[in-house]
Amino acid sequence: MHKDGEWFVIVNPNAGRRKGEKDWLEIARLMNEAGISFTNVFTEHPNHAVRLARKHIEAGFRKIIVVGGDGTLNEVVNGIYTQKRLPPAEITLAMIPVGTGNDWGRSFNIPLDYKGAIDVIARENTRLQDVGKVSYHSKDLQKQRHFINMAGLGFDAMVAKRTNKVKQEGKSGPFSYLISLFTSLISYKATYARVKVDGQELKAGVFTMSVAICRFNGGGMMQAPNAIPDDGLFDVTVITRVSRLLVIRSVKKLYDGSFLKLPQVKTFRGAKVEIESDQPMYLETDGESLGHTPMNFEVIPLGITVVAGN
Ligand SMILES: Nc1ncnc2c1ncn2[C@@H]1O[C@H](COP(=O)(O)OP(=O)(O)OP(=O)(O)O)[C@@H](O)[C@H]1O
Repeated sequence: MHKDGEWFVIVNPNAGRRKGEKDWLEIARLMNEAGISFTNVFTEHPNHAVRLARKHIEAGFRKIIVVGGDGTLNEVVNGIYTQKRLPPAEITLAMIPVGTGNDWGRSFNIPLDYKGAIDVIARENTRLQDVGKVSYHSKDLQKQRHFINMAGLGFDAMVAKRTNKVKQEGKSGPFSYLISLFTSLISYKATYARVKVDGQELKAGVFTMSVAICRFNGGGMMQAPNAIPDDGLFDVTVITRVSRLLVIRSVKKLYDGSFLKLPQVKTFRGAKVEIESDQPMYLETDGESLGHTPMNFEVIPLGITVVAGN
């Protein structure tokens, strides 16, 4: 069965403090008005979007819209990368953001209002972007995950874990990430790590680090201000051992990217990243918490086709 012109829409009812569910009828109405032909399915549990994307691509769809946040987008990318019917870059991925963070969309000018996001989809202006692939450990097993925006380790992963817990309990708000950041600071300790990026090596106490395809995470923080989504390379930002006071004083600099000028911050660019650490360093990809070090990252250049704004 070929469904070349038709979009398959994956709706996460839980995204954006249940905005996915509350706003779906309005979104569907606007899509009909814009002349977009689609079939939709709601996710029923975490990771369901991986299977939904895989199954529907194997059934003939080649265009997917995510109505959700970055976590749902990540699941769909993993569905695209585990289906067997088409090369992943032949599938078109679009987003109507209802999430709380919406960090991927910031790099591609995806409007936050539904009509604006749907107009972007109707124009179907596509771009290829790189995809990240990480191998990590979880309960003595080696696992793999793809990502589209950014991976974070150490402090960043701890903050993501706390934020996700608050979201699951239905208590999240616009400042959830910032609140988790300050509460995590009380208990978090840096870990000695060996980081290799292509031929370059850093051995240091690492407070937090990110391996980035796009620029933003944490709801608008520019953790990789110079990342270019289609250059075939990761931008790696490492913040070495820092005092709690410096972290508090530098939060504003994370939003405008100027934290890169601090002497404790090291940056690298490369296609392969290897990380080992004395204590396990935890991982998040696109905001979803996963396992821990040792870890290897590799770029899949221009591995996915996305619909971008102007
Ligand atoms: N039916 C469901 N019920 C509960 N959780 C779900 C359901 N479907 C998906 N999820 C989970 O919801 C979580 C949050 O999704 P998502 O990240 O898309 O939204 P968000 O957290 O509001 O947005 P953002 O990541 O942009 O801040 C994901 O971990 C996903 O696995």
